[in-house]
Amino acid sequence: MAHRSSLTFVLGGARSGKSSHAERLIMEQPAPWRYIATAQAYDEEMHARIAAHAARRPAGWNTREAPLDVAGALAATPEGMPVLVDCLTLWLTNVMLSPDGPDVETASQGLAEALGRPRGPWVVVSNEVGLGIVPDNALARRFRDAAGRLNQMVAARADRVVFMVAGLAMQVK
Ligand SMILES: Nc1nc2c(ncn2[C@@H]2O[C@H](COP(=O)(O)OP(=O)(O)OP(=O)(O)O)[C@@H](O)[C@H]2O)c(=O)[nH]1
Repeated sequence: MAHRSSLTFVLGGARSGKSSHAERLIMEQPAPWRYIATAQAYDEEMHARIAAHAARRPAGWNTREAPLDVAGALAATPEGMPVLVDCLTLWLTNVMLSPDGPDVETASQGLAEALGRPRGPWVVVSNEVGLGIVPDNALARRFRDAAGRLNQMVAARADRVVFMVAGLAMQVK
């Protein structure tokens, strides 16, 4: 990776290895590293997943949980600090399901702009969704479309884009 201020966008399907690839990219930089987590644990399985992630991260990471205000968490990060945001699609889910949340398009635009002004080596993870059949419920279709638009906005501003396939990284930008 290298470069002091740059945005690397890591995309992939579920269990494609994107989180660990993104962590490796950040750990090439000197610690401390900031982890901005968007996941919220609603059930036991998610609790276990999050705990496993936290246990896998070595000392040197400090975590901020930001289910909605990722832009705020980025703004609160010191200049030059390596930052990993994992992941945009869970953030989008949180925005879409939040009763008094902001309009999805406006929020996506705002976050893409914040990510487009990196103040250090920043890496952001997102899911590539929609490669399968068209979902039969309206919310899933809205989510799929919003995720595609958000991913395009972030990729346009990223210095590098990596697509993860079966644990392998393909550099697409
Ligand atoms: N709240 C919270 N969430 C975390 C923490 N560490 C990791 N996560 C979340 O865990 C999620 C990723 O976990 P997984 O579902 O196992 O990864 P995946 O994206 O399906 O699989 P890969 O493609 O292999 O990364 C991310 O959305 C993170 O936000 C933490 O300390 N706190």
